[in-house]
Order: sequence, then structure tokens, then C-alpha cells
Amino acid sequence: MLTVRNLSKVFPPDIGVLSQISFQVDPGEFIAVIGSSGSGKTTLLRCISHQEKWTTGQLIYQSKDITKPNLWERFKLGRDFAYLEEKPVLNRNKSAVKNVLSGKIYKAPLRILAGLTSRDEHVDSMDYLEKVGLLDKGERKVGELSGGERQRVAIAKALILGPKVLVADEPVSGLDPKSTEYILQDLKSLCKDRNMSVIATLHNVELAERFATRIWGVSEGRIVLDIPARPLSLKEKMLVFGTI
Ligand SMILES: Nc1ncnc2c1ncn2[C@@H]1O[C@H](COP(=O)(O)OP(=O)(O)OP(=O)(O)O)[C@@H](O)[C@H]1O
Repeated sequence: MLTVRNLSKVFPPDIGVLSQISFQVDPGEFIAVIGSSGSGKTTLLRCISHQEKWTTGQLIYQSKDITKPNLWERFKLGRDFAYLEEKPVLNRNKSAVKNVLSGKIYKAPLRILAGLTSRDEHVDSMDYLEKVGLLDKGERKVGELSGGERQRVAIAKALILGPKVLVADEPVSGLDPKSTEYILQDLKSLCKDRNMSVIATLHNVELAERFATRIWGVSEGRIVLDIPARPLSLKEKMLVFGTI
């Protein structure tokens, strides 16, 4: 579904962060990206989700080369790829349901911006909150929710457009074990039930081994390990982290 060839990223003036990265992602995969701090994981995710311009590389999506997307392709990429940043921006003074609905900006931009939302859309938004186990908190202001609950609101917001690929940077950072399990289980089910692909950085290797279907190990701006998820050997951990 998604093929990337020789992706490199150099920040000005001459900071090479990613080098010659190539991979293919199939529908329904849950890819956990692991690696030391500063190895390039966030930059890789930002490039995959088009938050960051590529220095070089070729992008093939649904059998079409869209390395240089035209306006329509850009729109499609914005709709099909959802990016969940480490600290998602939510409006703390608005309800969870309104925050989720604001994710629909690509579908009905003028109406959402004007705050005109139909009853159907409200129900739709509640459906997504239900998917992440927050149906009972839909009308609560986001500022009154816990960190884990806010993260789940952000996931529901990312899902409302029906993305084909969800790119998530540290979706469980700073969360307690129960919320962590809940969110990762959620993402795993979305891959399985909706054939969505998830690419997520995880600091905890054990979580990557347990929840993902595939693991990428990033070191010094390269994918040095690409395997079906399973417990990593000491040698593999050394390859990714240098020392452990
Ligand atoms: N906009 C930028 N300009 C210059 N250098 C950058 C920029 N963004 C990232 N870098 C550099 O790229 C390298 C990789 O950063 P990145 O955030 O991708 O690493 P990471 O693996 O996600 O780290 P962490 O696990 O600590 O979040 C770092 O050395 C960082 O300083």
C-alpha cells in the first residue's frame, strides 16, 4: 500500500538526520518504531506523515508515485494519513465530542470552522469516542480529563476521517500502565478490524514486542532492524541501542 524508497532528511544548514530509508507498509500492520533518543524516530514519522519535507526519496502510495503530489493528491494524503503528535493539541475548554469533531476539518472545512455541526456528525463523533472507551466522557471538557483520557480523545479525533495510516509519535508516553495497555490494545484492534496501518514510536521495547506486528529499529537515521514482532535477542537490542 505504501512504499518509500531512499528517504533522506537533511535539516539546514547540513544536519543529516535520515539516510537512505526504504520500506513497504501493508494494510493492517502495527509497526512499532524503537531506537535511542536522537536516532531519528520522530523525524521519520514526521516525514512519513508529510509533516516534514523530504530531502530525497520516492513515495508510492496505492500504486501511484506521489513523491511530488498535486493539489488533489495532497488533499488525499491529508485525509488518508493521520498524524498523532506526542503532545496532541486539543482545546481544553471544549468538550471531548467537539474536539473529536474538529478532526473533520478536511471533510467539511467551512462548516467546522464556523462551528456549524449537524446532529449526525455529533453522533459520529460519539461513535469514535465509544471506540476508545470514552462514551461516558463525551460531554466533559477536555481540560477536566486525565492524561490517558486526553490521549484517547486525540486518537478518536485522528480516526474520525477514517485514515488508512495512523502515524503516532509516542502515543503512550507519560501514561499509567492501565491507560497504556488500553491505548495499545485499541490501536491493535483498529489494525485488525479496520485494516488500518499504524506506525508508532514506543520507548518501551517490551510493549513493542507485545502489541505490534512488526518492529523497526532505528539507529543513527537508518532502519537497522525490520522484523515481525517477537521478543528481541540481546544481539538485536545491541544493534538498535548500541548498549543496553
Ligand atoms: N528541525 C530540526 N532542525 C535541526 N535538527 C533537527 C530538527 N529536528 C530534529 N533534529 C535533529 O535530528 C535528530 C533526531 O531527532 P528526532 O527527534 O527525530 O529523534 P528521536 O529518535 O525521535 O528522539 P527522542 O526519542 O528523544 O524523541 C536529533 O539530533 C535532533 O537534534
